[in-house]
Amino acid sequence: MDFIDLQINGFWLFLYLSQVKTPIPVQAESPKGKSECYGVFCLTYDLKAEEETKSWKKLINIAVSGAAGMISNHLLFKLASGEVFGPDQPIALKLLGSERSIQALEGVAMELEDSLFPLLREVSIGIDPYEVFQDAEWALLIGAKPRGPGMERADLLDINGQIFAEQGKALNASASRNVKVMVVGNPCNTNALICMKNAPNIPAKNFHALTRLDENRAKCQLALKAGVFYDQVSNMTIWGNHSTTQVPDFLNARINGLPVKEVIKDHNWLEEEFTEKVQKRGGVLIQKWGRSSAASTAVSIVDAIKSLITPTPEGDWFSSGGDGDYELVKEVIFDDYLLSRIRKTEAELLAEKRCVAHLTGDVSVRKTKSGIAFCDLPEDTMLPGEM
Ligand SMILES: NC(=O)c1ccc[n+]([C@@H]2O[C@H](COP(=O)([O-])OP(=O)(O)OC[C@H]3O[C@@H](n4cnc5c(N)ncnc54)[C@H](O)[C@@H]3O)[C@@H](O)[C@H]2O)c1
Ligand SMILES: O=C(O)C[C@H](O)C(=O)O
Repeated sequence: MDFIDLQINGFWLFLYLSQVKTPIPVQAESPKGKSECYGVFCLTYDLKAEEETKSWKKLINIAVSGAAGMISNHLLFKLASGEVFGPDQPIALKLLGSERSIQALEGVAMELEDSLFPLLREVSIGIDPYEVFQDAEWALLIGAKPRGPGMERADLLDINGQIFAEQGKALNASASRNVKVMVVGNPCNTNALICMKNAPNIPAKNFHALTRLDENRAKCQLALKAGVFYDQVSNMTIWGNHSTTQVPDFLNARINGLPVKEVIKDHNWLEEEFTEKVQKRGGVLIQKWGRSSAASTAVSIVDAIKSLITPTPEGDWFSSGGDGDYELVKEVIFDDYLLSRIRKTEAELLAEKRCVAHLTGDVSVRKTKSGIAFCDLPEDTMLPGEM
């Protein structure tokens, strides 16, 4: 499905929704056996009883953690509208919050109720990942603790690492065997690794760290510099960590089908200004907004999911932090600049990996007396939001 198809689908979606009648509840269940279902979503419906829903696909379960947070506040409504999985795909949302956010989670469920989305068939809320991830076919792991004042990055890695170790175990125990996992909560690459290592029964290729926001940011900056619309920028890769060492690859990217360096002759701008702009975009945005990017992150999660479920346009590719075997692109080129930057971000990722060895079961790494892995992070390592 390409961009134009999506537009057409968007149009059909609008028409389609306008034709769907209120479905008939066949059984107004008490919430027994579904103790976490919410409000109107505790009613069950027979989709096949409605003429309009006969062509719908089988319901899919989508788990979202951090569901009461800023990113989810945009994402959930996109998922429920049909924008992500299509106008014939009914969905069940399984929302995971923290103990502190349970009230807010109810508020989110109320807003979903009031939005009257025809495709949204079930909403359940909870704080136990083992329950919430039951039969999940997608797990969008957004919830994480932000780095507080005076908190060392090693502490952040450990605190969030524990969340993702637990959620990995819960996915392993409860989710569909083919669940696709998208880790967004920072530091997302290392959290994805921890989650994957704690879920040995789920294929490693199903785990992704969200680098799509960086890819979108890089495309935007290249389009701006070249004076073209951003749909003309393709083959954009983000190498390495979602941090200020990330490498937006302008060597392999293309503008109007041509290598970027043939279109943008100012190579110094590419190596210095462009690269830094993308690396630090998240931090600059936080300074302006007073909070980290939420709407554009939600959009990039949608883009990342769509890229995984629809064929990539001929000749193009997309980038996702993961151990993917979807079909790795082979015709990538490297030069000294690109390799030296990739080595730096790789060193940072390997250092993060050593820091969380106690959470991934890696026994080869030195541990402190308290059992925490010895942490030797490079001094300048920072999330995009920490500059
Ligand atoms: N990878 C990326 O490109 C990218 C981009 C932007 C933000 N982020 C990261 O995404 C995360 C969420 O951002 P946000 O703006 O939505 O934050 P937020 O603070 O608005 O929301 C986070 C929510 O997660 C909840 N939470 C905390 N621990 C949890 C747990 N163990 N289980 C379930 N829920 C839990 C919190 O209660 C809160 O409601 C942050 O770590 C942020 O740094 C990543
Ligand atoms: O939350 C952050 O630290 C920033 C975020 O990862 C971003 O890139 O916008």
